[in-house]
Order: sequence, then structure tokens, then C-alpha cells
Amino acid sequence: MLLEAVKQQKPLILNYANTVTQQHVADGISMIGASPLMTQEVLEVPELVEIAQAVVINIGTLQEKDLPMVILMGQMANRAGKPVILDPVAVAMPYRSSFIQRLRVAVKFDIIRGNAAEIAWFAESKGQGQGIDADTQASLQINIPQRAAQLTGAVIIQTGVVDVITDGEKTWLVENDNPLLAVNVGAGDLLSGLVGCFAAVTQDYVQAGLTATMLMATAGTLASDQVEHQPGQLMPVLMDQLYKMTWTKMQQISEVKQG
Ligand SMILES: Nc1ncnc2c1ncn2[C@@H]1O[C@H](COP(=O)(O)OP(=O)(O)OP(=O)(O)O)[C@@H](O)[C@H]1O
Ligand SMILES: Cc1ncsc1CCO
Ligand SMILES: [Mg+2]
Repeated sequence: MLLEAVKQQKPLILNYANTVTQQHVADGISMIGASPLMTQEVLEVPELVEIAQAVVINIGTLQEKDLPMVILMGQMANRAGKPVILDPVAVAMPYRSSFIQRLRVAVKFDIIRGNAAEIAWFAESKGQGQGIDADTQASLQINIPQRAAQLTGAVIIQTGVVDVITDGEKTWLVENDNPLLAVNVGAGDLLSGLVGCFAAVTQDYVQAGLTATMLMATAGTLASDQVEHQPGQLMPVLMDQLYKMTWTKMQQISEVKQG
């Protein structure tokens, strides 16, 4: 079971993080037994990718000067067969689109985790919005993440009211409508970090994505029950729930369906 594997192997997860939510990302990775490391220095990238088991690239606060560093991280991980996870924050905005276009010609992403608007961009489909907010649509179009997977060759994790995990053929749905999680900025960034932890311990990236979304859904449900209508209290309780998580709880509490 992948949560046990993370606790036993304690993989090192190397992050190009955004400066808004990196503390949550680092804490979440640590809470489930993996080891986080953030970098912004190109000169240390080779030695860090060497010891890492996964690389997570989050473009939330991207800067042009960082592009060569991010390309190097991705390429070195690609060459070493280490998973590269992309969190394409607000990728539909023109400058960000250009950054990702230039990154994607150099780096293969194994997994892309984003909200519906972000994933729609990879599917070359019109998104519902261009900011960081998740699409709260009730009617889910699973053909969009499936198409994004087919076009990019990456496993897609689209989050929202329902999370969709797909490689373009196999598709899983995790029901996770949780208003307290939705309003906490960085819940998605945290999830992308957790995806890195599971991708570090299996080559089955659909399974890694499914496990991470089940984990987040379960921890989110338990944490919301504890803090009730106080979203400002959620994050610390969510961290406690991640720390205490078991596979049995994840199977009992998260609602998973085949798409
Ligand atoms: N109603 C909802 N809308 C959006 N996300 C939700 C909702 N309910 C639960 N979530 C969960 O919140 C987490 C973050 O998903 P979201 O789609 O908001 O990512 P995001 O937009 O990238 O967030 P951020 O940029 O703040 O990190 C996911 O685990 C998702 O399943
Ligand atoms: C609000 C915000 N702005 C850039 S990154 C970020 C956190 C959500 O990804
Ligand atoms: Mg996001």
C-alpha cells in the first residue's frame, strides 16, 4: 500500500514551490512521512535532483529568471527516470501559457495536477476562468481531463467538486465537495506535493494520483468535521489528520468511482 511505502522509504520530494503556500506543501509532505526540500538556486539543482525521488514544479509565483532552473530540474529528473509533477497555477494567463509552452518542449511531465480551468488549457478547451479558483460546476465533463491526458501524455489529476484522475484511458472519480477545503488557498498546492510523495514510490502514476486524492478527501472530511464551520482553523487540523492517516480510513471515508 502506497502510504506505507512512503512511510518506509521516506522519499525526498524536491519542489520548485510558490512563495504563497510553500509552508503548507512542506508540512503536508512531512506529515505523511516523506521529506520535503524547496530550492530556487540553479547551481544546486544537479546535486538535489540526484538525491530526490520526485520533482514537483509549481508555477504559482514563477519568474522568467527561474525558467532555466526549472528546465534543468525537469530534464535531470526525466533522464534519471524520476517522476516530474506539474502544478500549472493559472496557466491560461498569457505569460504563464508561454512559460509552460517553453517548459514543456524541454521537459516531459509525468503528472499534471490542476483545477478545471487549468486542465482545460491542456485540453485546448475553453476554460471556465483564469484565476486560481477551482471550477465549481455541478456537471463534470470528464472528456476534458481525458483529452488533456491524451494530448500531454501525462496522468491528469483535475480537482474540484469531484476529482478526476485519468491517463486518457482509465479514469477514476473521487467525490470531494468540501467547502472548507475549497476556500483554503493552497489546498491544491498541498495535494500536488502529496502526489509527488506517492509517485516517488510507484511507477503507476494513476494509482499515485488516486491515492493522493483519496488521502486529501479523507483528511479534508475528517478535519472539516472537527472544525465545523471555521475554515480558518482547517489547515492545522488537516495536517494532524494527514499525520494520523491510515489506508483503512481512506478506503472507508473517501468515495471512489470508476469514470
Ligand atoms: N467544492 C470544491 N471546489 C474545489 N476544490 C474542492 C472542493 N471541495 C474539495 N476540494 C478539494 O480542494 C483541493 C484543492 O482543489 P482546487 O481545485 O481548489 O485546487 P486549486 O484551485 O489549485 O487550489 P489552490 O490554488 O488554492 O492550491 C482538492 O483536494 C479538491 O479535491
Ligand atoms: C494565490 C496565489 N498566487 C500565486 S500562487 C497562489 C497560491 C495558490 O496556488
Ligand atoms: Mg492551484
